[in-house]
Amino acid sequence: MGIKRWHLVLVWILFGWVSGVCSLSRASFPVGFIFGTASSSYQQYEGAAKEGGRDPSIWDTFSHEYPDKIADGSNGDVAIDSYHRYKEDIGIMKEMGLDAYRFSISWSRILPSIQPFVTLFHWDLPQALEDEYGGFLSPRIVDDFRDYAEVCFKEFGDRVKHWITLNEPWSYTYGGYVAGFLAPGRCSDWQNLNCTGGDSAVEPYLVAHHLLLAHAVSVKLYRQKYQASQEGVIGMTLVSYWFVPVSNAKHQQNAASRALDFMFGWFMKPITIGNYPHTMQSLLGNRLPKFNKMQSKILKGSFDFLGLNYYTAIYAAYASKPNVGKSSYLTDARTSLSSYHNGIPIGPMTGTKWIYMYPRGIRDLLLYTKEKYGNPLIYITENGVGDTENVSSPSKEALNDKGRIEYHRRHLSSLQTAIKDGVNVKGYFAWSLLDNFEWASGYTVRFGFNFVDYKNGLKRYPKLSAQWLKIFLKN
Ligand SMILES: N=C(Cc1ccccc1)N[C@@H]1O[C@H](CO[C@@H]2OC[C@@H](O)[C@H](O)[C@H]2O)[C@@H](O)[C@H](O)[C@H]1O
Repeated sequence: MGIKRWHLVLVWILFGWVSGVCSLSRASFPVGFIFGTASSSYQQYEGAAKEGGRDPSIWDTFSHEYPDKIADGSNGDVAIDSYHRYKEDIGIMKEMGLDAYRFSISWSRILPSIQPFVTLFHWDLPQALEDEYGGFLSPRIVDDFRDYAEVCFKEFGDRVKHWITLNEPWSYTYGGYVAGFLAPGRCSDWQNLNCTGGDSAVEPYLVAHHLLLAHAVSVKLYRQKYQASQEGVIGMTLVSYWFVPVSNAKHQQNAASRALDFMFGWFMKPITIGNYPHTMQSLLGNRLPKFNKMQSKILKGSFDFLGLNYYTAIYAAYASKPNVGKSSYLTDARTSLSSYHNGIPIGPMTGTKWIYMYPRGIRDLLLYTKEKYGNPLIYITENGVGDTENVSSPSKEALNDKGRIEYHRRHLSSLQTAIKDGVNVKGYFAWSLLDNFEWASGYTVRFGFNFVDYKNGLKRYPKLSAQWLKIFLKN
């Protein structure tokens, strides 16, 4: 595993310092609290992109047809080959002492003792459905998704007890239909974001609507046909920034609240009460699709747990209606978002350009969810940061990821405070076990606790953070 003596000495010094600074460890969390790491099929597994009868997903097409949309022109054809190396990777999880592992099933593939938390849809839509009827732009996706979900419940439900229907529907919608940097890369031409067609004023709301309905009919099916016998639970994973108003002025606080509605409430309100936030209804009018009575009924309370992904916070300020005649999700919330206010960043910069360190945001977002949405059962299903070093080999610098240790330690400390505040959070999954294919950043950004040597047989090397987490989990 390439652990050097200096590694262990450094780790003990580090752990001594850390535990001196704050004795944070597994014992700081309630008995039974689940610690895991997260990944997704296209980013990690599809090393066998064409093996085992897998058909292409929209990410195979997008990365091959628009390599200029990927930082290094790469794709997930090989990824990090966990498809063939899963036993080694599970060994790394056991070595680190992890309790659970969150991964996704590749819809276009259908495809293990560590508790599996399985995501049905982590953005890799079968290309065939995109070609046949525009994927999530069409209501036809709802039944097709339900049928795909049923195959997974039937085949894996005896072993999978935590199902996540969708990963970050906001990101899929925003990246794929507003800003165009995620597959299928659609947005309004006038936004000049080099998109493949689309309409950022209408399509995002249609796609989100169908994502919510696909989720709801799958939860209904699981509860009616499988939950009693398989005794699992099902939910959805949402992502959100924590939005900090640029001042305490009422119109600025309202702007932050609207921003939270347009990112988190867009999905959280429907699965909680069966309808969209009032702010969205009043600002969007008939651009926001409506749920009929039956749809609202099956949406309401359609989760046993909420998966919540938190990475960073952002400043929110009031913005007036744009003077250009054209609408877009980008301006619909009447807010202006920035990581800076008066030239000062919201928190220390990290190795990832959109992630500024703001650990209190995970607590604030959890407290907000507790207060506004009835204190649901929550698992933090992603939290993490990219390496600062832009390195290609497993050098001392590459493995000495002190920034990642600081990021996770501070967020876990903030999470511990949220638990003391009464938030019903029962698990934490770090993003990610291994460096992997980071969507539009390709392999240029590394989020792993373990380094993957892309230039030398995809060999895995534990970073300092892997040692730190192993000690954390042992105490
Ligand atoms: N990336 C996001 C959410 C997001 C979407 C659009 C804009 C900003 C942030 N969410 C999670 O972040 C993880 C880290 O995201 C990376 O962040 C740095 C970017 O440079 C990189 O492209 C992205 O993959 C992804 O690997 C997971 O698949 C995804 O669930």
